[in-house]
Amino acid sequence: MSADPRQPGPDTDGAPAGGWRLVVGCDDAGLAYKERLTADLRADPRVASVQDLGVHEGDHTAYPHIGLAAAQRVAAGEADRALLVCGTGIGMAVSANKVPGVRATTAHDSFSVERSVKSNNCQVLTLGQRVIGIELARLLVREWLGHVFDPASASADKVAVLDEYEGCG
Ligand SMILES: O=C[C@H](O)[C@H](O)COP(=O)(O)O
Repeated sequence: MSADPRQPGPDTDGAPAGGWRLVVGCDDAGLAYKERLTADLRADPRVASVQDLGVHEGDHTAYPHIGLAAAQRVAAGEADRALLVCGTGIGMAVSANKVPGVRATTAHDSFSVERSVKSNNCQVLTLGQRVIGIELARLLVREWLGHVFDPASASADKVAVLDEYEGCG
């Protein structure tokens, strides 16, 4: 194992050389999970930084404000990926997908999380606090960071259609 835990190695599959730069966010329906998952991410050696856009206790900002703000940071290249939590995950995904160049999805099983990256090059994962248990959410987020999109794969041309449509290609 390298002395620098952020260097690629057996436990850091897929992480960028400097570690993942992440944004997290939630609405009040996703607050408890966002807090737990953010703590996990901050303890993960594959993660370089976690920017928490809220909400925090007592803040009732609606999900579109947080979802859009997080996706804008990804689109601007300020973050590699975003993790967003609301009641179902759906509102956050719908919101983040409004930002050109961003591909967001709710995924509540391992296979879908993997394919959201490897097939669809999604930069944004959304979870529903009212849908899955916290331990499954934690597992999915751990796995999510291990998956990377292969631009030489057969999936790349399919994703490129979306970039061309949006003028981001
Ligand atoms: O997708 C929306 C989220 O689940 C949100 O947390 C709850 O939205 P609602 O209060 O409009 O049902």
